Amino acid sequence: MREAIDFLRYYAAEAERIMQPQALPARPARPTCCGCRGAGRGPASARGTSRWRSSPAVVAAALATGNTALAKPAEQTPAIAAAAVRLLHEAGVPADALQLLHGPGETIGAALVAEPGIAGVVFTGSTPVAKAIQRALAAKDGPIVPLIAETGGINAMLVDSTALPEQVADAVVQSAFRSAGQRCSALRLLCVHEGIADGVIAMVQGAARELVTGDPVRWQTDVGPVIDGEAFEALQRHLRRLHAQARPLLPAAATDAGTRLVPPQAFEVARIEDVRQEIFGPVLHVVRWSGDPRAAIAAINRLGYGLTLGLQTRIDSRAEALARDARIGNVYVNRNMIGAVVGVQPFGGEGLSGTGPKAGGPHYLYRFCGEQTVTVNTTAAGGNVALLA
Ligand SMILES: NC(=O)c1ccc[n+]([C@@H]2O[C@H](COP(=O)([O-])OP(=O)(O)OC[C@H]3O[C@@H](n4cnc5c(N)ncnc54)[C@H](O)[C@@H]3O)[C@@H](O)[C@H]2O)c1
Ligand SMILES: N[C@@H](CCC=O)C(=O)O
Repeated sequence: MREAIDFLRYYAAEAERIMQPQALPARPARPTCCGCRGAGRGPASARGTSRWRSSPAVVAAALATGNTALAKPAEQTPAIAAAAVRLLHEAGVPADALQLLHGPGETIGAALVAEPGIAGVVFTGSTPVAKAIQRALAAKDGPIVPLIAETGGINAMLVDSTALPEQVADAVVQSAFRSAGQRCSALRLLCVHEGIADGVIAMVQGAARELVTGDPVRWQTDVGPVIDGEAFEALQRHLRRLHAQARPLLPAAATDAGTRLVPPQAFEVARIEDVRQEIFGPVLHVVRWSGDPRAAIAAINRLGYGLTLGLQTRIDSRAEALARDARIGNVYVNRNMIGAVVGVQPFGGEGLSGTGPKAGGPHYLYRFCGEQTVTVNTTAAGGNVALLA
């Protein structure tokens, strides 16, 4: 809720800032003028999971820049989306400037994307669906429609031998298991230097065992259920595969589909390359590394995703060099790697993780705008140009 309010306030202020016409230096005398205006009808917000990200954020960005918006929330969270849109209408957003459409992505979402009048699409969800939308837009006749895709990641944390193990364990448990791992930013791959690996793994195991998995209405609960039966079944399939291929580091999860509870799980794998896809739940892969940390970052880059990265080191120059090498949108040093704050940690990835621009950052709203440059030939009127200066 706080994040949703932050987004509304931030984009309202940003729209005021960026949508002012700017005079640019020009010859002979009268400046060229450049300004932004809303791109038009849409964007359609084919929202993905509302498990964490606040749906009103995208809608606010579209409306603040003078667009109308059609919002399609995730199938799993229709009520919160309806409540958010109701609040926006009550606050004065005209009904015909913002409409909510519920329904499956394959029908309603796909139809929205294919709609001829849509000026832009903002999508939050998985990489494969983002690719499908990109292909659908490319196949459409008419104007070239921009896409903002905010997708997932195989988010890694690189821990060197100077790191503080207690701090690492705390950051790992928060980043991998809070929100039951259902954040795009969540830690999926812990890369720990072999010199301290045994100690760090033991500490993470101890801390993870203390987490209480259960009903979120109970204050003791640390890890709630996953969002639906489909997500639960997909996680069970991943866990069966990991039990066959990797070394389990935590007690096996119960498989009661009724509760949809998946306690924290961790598996040791041999190589960074062994982790091939995002698992959207409380499942951590652990790998030991040695040698040049820049080689480890290069291997992480080769996974193709680029959303979040954690670095744990007490060598500042190393943290700076590794952050520079990483082709990753959000880098966190010696802390957890979730919970980006609007206006403070603009959020979003590159590569398979998204198209940019970064949500909650100073460049986001430009993507919702058409920019127009007006150049006037002042000599056409005749007279002395110098007098117009
Ligand atoms: N980068 C971010 O900011 C961010 C934030 C939250 C979640 N995510 C990512 O979202 C994913 C989990 O969410 P999910 O399971 O809801 O993702 P998903 O891709 O399965 O679904 C996302 C949305 O796409 C719609 N959809 C499905 N097919 C469509 C089509 N052909 N055309 C148009 N819309 C279609 C669905 O109805 C849903 O609303 C994870 O990969 C996670 O990392 C990213
Ligand atoms: N911006 C959020 C994640 C959004 C995706 O689920 C974070 O930084 O944790």
